[in-house]
Amino acid sequence: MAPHNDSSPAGSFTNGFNKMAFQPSGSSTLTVEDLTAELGSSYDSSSLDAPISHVKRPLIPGVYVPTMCFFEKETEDVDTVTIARHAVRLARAGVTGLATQGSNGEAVHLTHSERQVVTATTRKALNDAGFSHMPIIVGCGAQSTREAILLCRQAWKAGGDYALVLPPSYYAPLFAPSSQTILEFFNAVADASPIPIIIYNYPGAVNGMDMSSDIIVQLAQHPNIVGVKLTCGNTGKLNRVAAATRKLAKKYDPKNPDFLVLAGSADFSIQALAAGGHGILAGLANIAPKACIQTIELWNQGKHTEAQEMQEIVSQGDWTAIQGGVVGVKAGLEEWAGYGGYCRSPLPRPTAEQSKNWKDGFKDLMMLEKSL
Ligand SMILES: N[C@@H](CC=O)C(=O)O
Repeated sequence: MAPHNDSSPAGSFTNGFNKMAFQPSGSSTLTVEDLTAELGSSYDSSSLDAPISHVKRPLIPGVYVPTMCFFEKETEDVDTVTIARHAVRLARAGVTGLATQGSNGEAVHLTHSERQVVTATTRKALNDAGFSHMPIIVGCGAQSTREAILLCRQAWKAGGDYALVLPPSYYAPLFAPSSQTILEFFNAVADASPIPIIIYNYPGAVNGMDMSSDIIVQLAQHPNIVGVKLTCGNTGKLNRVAAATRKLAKKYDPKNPDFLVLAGSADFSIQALAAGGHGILAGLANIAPKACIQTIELWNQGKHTEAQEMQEIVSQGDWTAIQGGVVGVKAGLEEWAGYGGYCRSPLPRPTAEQSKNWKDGFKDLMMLEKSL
């Protein structure tokens, strides 16, 4: 792979309060050896021969999909062909952006090099299919400040536009979710990251740590922190963050807000919009992107009754996704779309009965999806 053709990421983003002026520290060059080091012969680097170009891809309101990661059924090697096809399928369905290595992307099962392969594969697939404008958010949460910064840099090198960062959680009993430690963690990562940060508040994934609206609003004032994904489902918090960050903006533009507030699950899409949010970053859109988009569009067009009816189907489908987690969503994708495969070990392969139950759980949603 040739080095990417933008040697300095500074100022490569457009969102935020004075965010254009922000100068992150550090960058270096990605080589094909970086990508293949941990993959050996299982990774065909020739598919990523094109240089990765860094252009401005604004973070605008809409539907963002934390994409699943796919693996070969026999070997559990990263399946780049399916990763690329899935990305293009979602783009063609009309989503606003993708997120690699979110919770649905099994980031915790991937080596650093594999993460870069997944992001670079997604970037290349989007570019090749005519979606070079579409931003890619990359999950970069880690237990140490140092590793989170490294992941942000690697994400940028692999073609990522934004970094989705969970708070560190292993030592959570030693500090509160709104403590100085968490504040310093996010500020340090944001100071050093070549790409802007989106805060990921998902208490279920981080030892129960639930960041308050106060700390999120405080962090939102960092020039390199440009959004939040609230999987906590707390629409009151979402409302407070949306209102405060709107007021902080020098000139609020609803089509290109300085700070993007996203529901972290599709089951509260219109609730989030009613509370001043800008869209969703939600795993259910892997399986039903059009239904997720249409629900939001109906609401934005003022068709609130129709939006509410569609939301009910989406919320019911999301209940299956929430209960089955990444195993259930993958099984649903396999049953309804004919691809998906299995998660990496030690996550279990579903039994025939589980697959049938999850297929049934997604039925109304998939009927809706296929009608759109
Ligand atoms: N329910 C969430 C899980 C992670 O945030 C989602 O839909 O993405």
